[in-house]
Amino acid sequence: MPSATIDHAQDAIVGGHPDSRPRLAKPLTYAGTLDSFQQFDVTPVIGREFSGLHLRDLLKGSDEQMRDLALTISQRGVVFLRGQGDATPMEMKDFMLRLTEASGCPASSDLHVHPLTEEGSELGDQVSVISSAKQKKGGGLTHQLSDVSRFASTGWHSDITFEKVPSDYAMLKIHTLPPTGGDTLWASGYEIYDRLSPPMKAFLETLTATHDASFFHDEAERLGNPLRKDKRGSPLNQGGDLRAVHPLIRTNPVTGWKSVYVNKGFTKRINDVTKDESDVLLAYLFNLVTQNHDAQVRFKWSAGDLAIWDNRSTFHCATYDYSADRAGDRVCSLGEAPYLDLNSKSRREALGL
Ligand SMILES: O=C(O)CCC(=O)C(=O)O
Ligand SMILES: [Fe+2]
Repeated sequence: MPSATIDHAQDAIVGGHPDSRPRLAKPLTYAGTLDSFQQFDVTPVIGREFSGLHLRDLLKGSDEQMRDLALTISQRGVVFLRGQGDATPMEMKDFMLRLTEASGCPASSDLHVHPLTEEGSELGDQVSVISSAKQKKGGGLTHQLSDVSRFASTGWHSDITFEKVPSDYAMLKIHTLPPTGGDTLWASGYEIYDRLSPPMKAFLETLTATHDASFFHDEAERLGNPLRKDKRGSPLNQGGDLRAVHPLIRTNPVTGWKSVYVNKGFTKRINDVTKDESDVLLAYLFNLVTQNHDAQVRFKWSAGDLAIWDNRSTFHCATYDYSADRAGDRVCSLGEAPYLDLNSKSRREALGL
């Protein structure tokens, strides 16, 4: 597949696609509409938990409030809303459309339809059911049926980065839980970028990587449902080629901050370097995510809790340490085709840390 070396001399914006540009002229600024809600930062680097903030009220609220929430999610990486047991999958979809719209997604971006979603599925094409019953059938990112690593950290990923237009935000609500276990972890891509030395940052900014989910073809065959080749939320996400080339460092248009954009789940190759160089660099970058628990947050769910995260600047990993049922619903919106603005800043730089 074609790989595009980034030419620094050409332009400050590299990557992206003319049909999938963010509609924000500059990063969002916070208007203060969430200040009255109880909230705390779960770690210094990532995560904010709110209480008393309800999806249904947010849906009735102003666009300004929706923008403030989008900015908070994008800055903190992931936001947790406890006690959303009454939120329906339809409300989750409506909410995600409002959120992605408020944060300036391209007009061509809609909610994602996962390539493995069965046509005519109960909750509609745009809701993915996350369940331990499904997981027991094997497959997925942890490839339980094949002879691969059994490290719990094998599952670290960002959602659907194999799409030409991947996700900006995702929402997961867990409604069924084992008595203990089943926590989810998130890690900050901004912080991983900030852990690199200046020469390494500069080098990685010249590179692109190939993200590949071709293994979903085998999966579709094994599960007996045809792979979804129709439009998966963007005219650029169609057909059976589940591969995409993205800049290795991307700018989040909502915050204006740079993030490392390779993940253990889908990124197979750094382009234009040798395979050995690619393997070493990818292993190093994945290790930065899995070995630095001070760049991570671990969330212990109660039934009805909901998480919303920014897939452009975070990674996440489920924990399979339970045997009782665990299930929930996930909705994923599409943002812009990833790009790097060479003039954008790192999170620590922007916050003066
Ligand atoms: O089940 C979980 O904890 C996370 C599942 C996941 O990767 C997702 O919802 O995108
Ligand atoms: Fe995921």
